Amino acid sequence: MLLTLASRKQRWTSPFKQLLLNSYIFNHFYSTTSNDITESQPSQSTPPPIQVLLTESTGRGVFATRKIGSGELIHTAQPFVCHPYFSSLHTVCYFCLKKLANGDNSGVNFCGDSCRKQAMGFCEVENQADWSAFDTHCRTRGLKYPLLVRRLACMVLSGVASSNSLDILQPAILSPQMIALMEEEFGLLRCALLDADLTGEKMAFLTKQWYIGVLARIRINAFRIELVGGSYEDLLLSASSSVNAEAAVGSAIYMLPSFYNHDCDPNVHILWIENVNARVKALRDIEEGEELRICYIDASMNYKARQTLLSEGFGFQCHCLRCLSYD
Ligand SMILES: C[S@@+](CC[C@H](N)C(=O)[O-])C[C@H]1O[C@@H](n2cnc3c(N)ncnc32)[C@H](O)[C@@H]1O
Repeated sequence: MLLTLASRKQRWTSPFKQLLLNSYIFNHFYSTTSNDITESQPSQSTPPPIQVLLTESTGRGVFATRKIGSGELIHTAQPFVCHPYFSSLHTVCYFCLKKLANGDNSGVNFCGDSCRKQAMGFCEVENQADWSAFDTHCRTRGLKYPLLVRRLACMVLSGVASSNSLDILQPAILSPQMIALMEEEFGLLRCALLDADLTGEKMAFLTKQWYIGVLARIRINAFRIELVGGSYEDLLLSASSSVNAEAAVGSAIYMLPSFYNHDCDPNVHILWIENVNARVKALRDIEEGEELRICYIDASMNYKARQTLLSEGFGFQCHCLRCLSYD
């Protein structure tokens, strides 16, 4: 099976569907929690100054609905699904990826009761199964994204997410070799759940096609979470896209941030201060109607390295102004 974009793109073209898309995204995925962000937070009563529209050549994109000032916090976003990397499993909160002062090496940890409670649904399902074969498979191959699929599967089984939640996101085009590797992971995931007596109607969604479709979306839309720490005000003062982030602690999928297209000289940047909750900030003045773009990769790389990474990782050739001048 080869997942193609062409058929999906037809579903995105109607203006009516765009309107529905915006209201769907803003109603479901633009939010902050009460214990999340306290400083410089955009008003919760007004929607963020952006809308998702169809671009001429890069699918959907995010556009400013008014002038946005340099350094402005455009919106915040909570992940739909996230997971720590194996290397951070005992040092960050299993739910929000916040660094822990005292991690416990014998199991997963939470930064507080709120996170423990919110994780209860998927943890109850996860704890029923023996994940040693699945984990060994992923660890030895350095695979991170299957952990996100497993968490989503456990969220669906516990009733806190629907199996088609990620369908709205653009999928990667997969080669037969990639699909063959995914089939092996899928087998291990399904076996772990079946061996834990999770069977019947509620497991019906967990097909090979579901697994591959979710992973195809995760490949293009997952964010690598690097916590910068420090104060948000300090970061706002520097309108720079390069911040001193510590090593990545995990990965996450967001809805609204997934609609931002790429530019090697971006006007918008996404930051993580103390946990997986993201802040989207303007790097310079942005005019009404201008497209907001982030940089998917390390912007300090040279032209050739950027093109290779974008082509192999995201499946496109970058024609941004910086690339057009071979900078
Ligand atoms: C995270 S999605 C961005 C939103 C996407 N345009 C959509 O309609 O859902 C990433 C995908 O968008 C497209 N894209 C993003 N930036 C692009 C660019 N500068 N040039 C060409 N395609 C781009 C590529 O297909 C890429 O794999």
